[in-house]
Amino acid sequence: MTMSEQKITISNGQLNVPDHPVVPFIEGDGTGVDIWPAAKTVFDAAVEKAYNGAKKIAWKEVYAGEKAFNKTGDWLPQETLDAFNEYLVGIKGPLTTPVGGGIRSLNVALRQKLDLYACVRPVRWFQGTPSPVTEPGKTDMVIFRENTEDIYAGIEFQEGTDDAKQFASLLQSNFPDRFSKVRFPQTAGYGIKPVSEEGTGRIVKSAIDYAFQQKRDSVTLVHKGNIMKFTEGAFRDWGYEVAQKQFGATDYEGGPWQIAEKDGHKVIIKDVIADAFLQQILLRPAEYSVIATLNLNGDYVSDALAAIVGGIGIAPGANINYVTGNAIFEATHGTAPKYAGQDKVNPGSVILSGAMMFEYFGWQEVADLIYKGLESAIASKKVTYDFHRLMEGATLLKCSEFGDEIVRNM
Ligand SMILES: NC(=O)C1=CN([C@@H]2O[C@H](COP(=O)(O)OP(=O)(O)OC[C@H]3O[C@@H](n4cnc5c(N)ncnc54)[C@H](OP(=O)(O)O)[C@@H]3O)[C@@H](O)[C@H]2O)C=CC1
Ligand SMILES: O=C(O)CCC(=O)C(=O)O
Ligand SMILES: [Mg+2]
Repeated sequence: MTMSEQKITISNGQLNVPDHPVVPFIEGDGTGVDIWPAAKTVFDAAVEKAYNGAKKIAWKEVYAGEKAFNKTGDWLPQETLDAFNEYLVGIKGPLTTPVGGGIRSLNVALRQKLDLYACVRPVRWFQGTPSPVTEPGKTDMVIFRENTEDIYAGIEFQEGTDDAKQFASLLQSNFPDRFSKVRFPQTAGYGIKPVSEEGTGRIVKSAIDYAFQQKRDSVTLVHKGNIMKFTEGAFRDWGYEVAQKQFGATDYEGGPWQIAEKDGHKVIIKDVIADAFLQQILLRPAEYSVIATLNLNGDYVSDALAAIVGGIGIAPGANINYVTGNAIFEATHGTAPKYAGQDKVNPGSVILSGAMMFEYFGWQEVADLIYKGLESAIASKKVTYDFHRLMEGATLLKCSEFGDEIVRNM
């Protein structure tokens, strides 16, 4: 770290961002090699344009995934976790998770190890973006996905192993009635879904805080509580309790919906069952604004909503702990391996994740330049393959060229 490069810190809940903050980044597997350089070009150009050299990011590469494994033999080196702790805020490209066996998700591990409990994914439509629905502008939601619990905790027992047998016999001897409901106990794999009052409380609080800060009119708790009563159902009940106890909410139209008011702004807290929600986001999206939901629902809902406003090529996100200030910004999509190294995919998701990071810093000017550049590039129909295949008369750009086009339009 040179003299002028400094660490981001937090005091009394307030982030202190110096003019030359050190920001750790993970390039990412697969298309990470394409989207990260394009995004970095946009970030540096936007900061330079906004502050004329008075502010500048000191990027610090840290390793995870294949690049880390090839260098160190470790998929997620302790050094990387230490850097995110030390410098507080970072950004990452996607990391591969094999299906069925092999390593568990490094993306999930980063969120859990750093306790980045809020996965925040805004979903809005940019003018001119191709969409499968007739009025994509009606979709304007921000997902608050619980990021540390649920089936994602990774407590699983593989079919046929001694562990699975031991777990099944533990269930059988302690909870015979419930065990008798397992249809094929000898050939089943088992998974555990922890959902706590604390975990629910902090994500729902973050969502309601956000709704008040951003003058949003509702927070919807999305759950499957009719079937999973003591996990997803409890999420709904604890969510309403948070609204009542922490925000002074009262029954709305006889309950269970709640209404809270602060400084003259009203927020309705409501709930919907997850399957019904997935049809309503297509039919009545304008009725939803801030969404608070569990980990797995949030994963599904993120990609479904992203598709409505143009696809996961422009779906940004952040993983945040609002208490420690720790945050890692990342795209909603994955490594898209079939396109890796082709300079082809849309770098928009990681670029917009960066814009969210600059907003988190309080560098709104930088974020605004990025939004302007991206919107103008799309409006002039100079786009990557994902938009190009859905747009009439568009010019096809490579990943890097789309980044350059954003810079030209800032
Ligand atoms: N946070 C993370 O790091 C995440 C990691 N993953 C991991 O990524 C790997 C691949 O997962 P997969 O299920 O294929 O999902 P991906 O999100 O990687 O890709 C699915 C499809 O989405 C489209 N897509 C993805 N990225 C872009 C982009 N930048 N621009 C335009 N379109 C894009 C492509 O659609 P099309 O084929 O139509 O062109 C692609 O085939 C897995 O190992 C998974 O675990 C997944 C999600 C998040
Ligand atoms: O970690 C992974 O590989 C997938 C995670 C994911 O799909 C997500 O966070 O949206
Ligand atoms: Mg996902």
